[in-house]
Amino acid sequence: MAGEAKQLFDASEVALHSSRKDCWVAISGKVYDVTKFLEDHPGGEDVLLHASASGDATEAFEEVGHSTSAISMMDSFLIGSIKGYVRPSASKATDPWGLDAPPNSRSMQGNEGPPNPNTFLDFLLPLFVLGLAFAAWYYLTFVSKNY
Ligand code: HEM
Repeated sequence: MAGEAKQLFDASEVALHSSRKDCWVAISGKVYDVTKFLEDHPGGEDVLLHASASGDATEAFEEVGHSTSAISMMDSFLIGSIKGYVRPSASKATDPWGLDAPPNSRSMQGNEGPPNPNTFLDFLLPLFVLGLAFAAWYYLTFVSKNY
């Protein structure tokens, strides 16, 4: 790929390059050939291989909260773009959990099932524990003292 002009790829094409010898990742509609970066990636090569196989690494990449220096490195791996990519941010504002997303949306492309089923639980569990702690505090402070 090196030296070639930037190309347009089908979304499904990226997941076909998810081995240690040939690894592409798709982030925000851009395609990066990270084969040579696998060993040097501070997050490890397995996460990149996983992100590559999932077809769209945008969410995984953003969840990590990469530094600006990481983001500026990306240009050197850029090989092209995804055909007809539409950034799904507009629908995210009204539908944060992506429940209304059509099956061909970004999160499902080349993917079996939703990308991270744990995200919602990860958010709900601490809230639940906090609520429980508050209820216990309320009971001990106000209710049990009345007897
Ligand atoms: C071209 C794409 C990528 C580049 C250039 C890149 C670069 C980097 C760099 C420089 C770091 C060090 C920390 C920082 O500066 O933010 C890092 C950490 C990390 N990256 Fe990436 N990364 C890429 C894609 C991905 C993808 C697709 C994932 C998928 C999950 C990922 C997961 C991680 C993780 C888990 C860490 C470790 C964070 C930590 O230990 O704090 N990266 N990456």
